[in-house]
Amino acid sequence: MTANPRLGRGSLVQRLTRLNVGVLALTLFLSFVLVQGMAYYTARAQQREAAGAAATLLAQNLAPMLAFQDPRAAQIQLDEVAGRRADLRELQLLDVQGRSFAHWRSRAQVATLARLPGFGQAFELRVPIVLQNEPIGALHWREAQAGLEAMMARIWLGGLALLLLALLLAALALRWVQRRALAPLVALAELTERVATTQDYGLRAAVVHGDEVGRLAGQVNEMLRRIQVWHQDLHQQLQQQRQDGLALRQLAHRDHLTGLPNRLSFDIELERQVIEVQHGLQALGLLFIDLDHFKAINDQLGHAAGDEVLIEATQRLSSVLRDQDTLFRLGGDEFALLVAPLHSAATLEQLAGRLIAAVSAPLQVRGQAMPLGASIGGAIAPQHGQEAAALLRQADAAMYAAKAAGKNCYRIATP
Ligand SMILES: Nc1nc2c(ncn2[C@@H]2O[C@H](COP(=O)(O)OP(=O)(O)OP(=O)(O)O)[C@@H](O)[C@H]2O)c(=O)[nH]1
Repeated sequence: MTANPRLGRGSLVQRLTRLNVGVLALTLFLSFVLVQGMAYYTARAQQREAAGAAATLLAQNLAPMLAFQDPRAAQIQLDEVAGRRADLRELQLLDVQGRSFAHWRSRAQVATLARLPGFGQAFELRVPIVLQNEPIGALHWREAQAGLEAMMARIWLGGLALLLLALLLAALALRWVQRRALAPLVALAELTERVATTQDYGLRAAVVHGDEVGRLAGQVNEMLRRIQVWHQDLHQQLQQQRQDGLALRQLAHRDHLTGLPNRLSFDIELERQVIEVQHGLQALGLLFIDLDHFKAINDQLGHAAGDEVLIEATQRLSSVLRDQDTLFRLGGDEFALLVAPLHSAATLEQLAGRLIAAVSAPLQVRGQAMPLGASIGGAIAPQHGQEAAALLRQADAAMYAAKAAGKNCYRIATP
């Protein structure tokens, strides 16, 4: 792992730096080789030219000695020239028949460099010796390029060292330049990563310059702004839908006139409570409440007055409820009460008595005294049934028994 992930091996800065340094290295190396090659061939041509001129001069000087058959003087002349040219390897003066007249050969050790491949090269010259337009012999000249090769080797080594140093400095400079140049792009990449992980669409990129990266940052900001708006809209819509769903559920489960849980809620709750009874967790009491003489109110005072009485009856019934009692309006003038847990049958009977007393208290509807009462039928689970339907039947029958007994009273089902 690298200390700074932005400059890791896969980072754009690293890759661009490597690419630039590679191109730079190739360019510098090729230029270096080209310059070195040109310098080598120029120096070699100069050496050969100088050797040619020296050989011609020596041949002119040797002509009289050859003509007068003076090998000693010729040898002295060869030795003297050889002493002046370090790279000379062999000088040989030949007479017109090709016999050796004077000869000099270098005794210098072969240099280490000359043993390397491509090094140790030598060239040969043959200069005819002419006297009064008559060939009288020839000078054979063999010269090495040791000085030139040593100089080229030094230049190569020094040059390569300088090249490496230049490349190192260039790499550092390029890295710094690219870090600066790519900083907005790196910041942009970091921003998008942060948006992806935090889902914070309120984040914005800094637009430093008006170049391509600056324009890209501007576009990213615009996209983020739109996503933020969409996100907020979506959030609001979801919230609205959740509220609508809650309201709908409320509507579906509540009686709109009295605000009590309706028949649907009653069915669900009864099923739930009955299951607890079946598991032996509790006893359940059910009271079926039907108002007495309610139709007369409707008929005499109108439907709206009937509604008011239904609300009043709800309040009266609710006033005697305890925490474990839940009142439902089943429809019309029918109510139901679930008592869970139910501790005894006596409790259910007491509750039925209190409900009747509350409902049948004197009632004034629009200034007119109206009779109101309630007939209640009770059933207990598990004694009177362990299924919802059975329990309902029992309570219903008990309620009709109360009606039959003269109304405004309660009856509890018999097992
Ligand atoms: N105002 C009003 N009346 C309703 C509503 N729903 C049903 N009713 C009426 O309530 C009356 C109920 O009828 P019953 O229970 O037979 O009348 P009752 O006079 O109470 O008869 P008993 O139960 O025998 O005493 C009917 O006239 C229905 O039209 C309602 O939401 N509002």
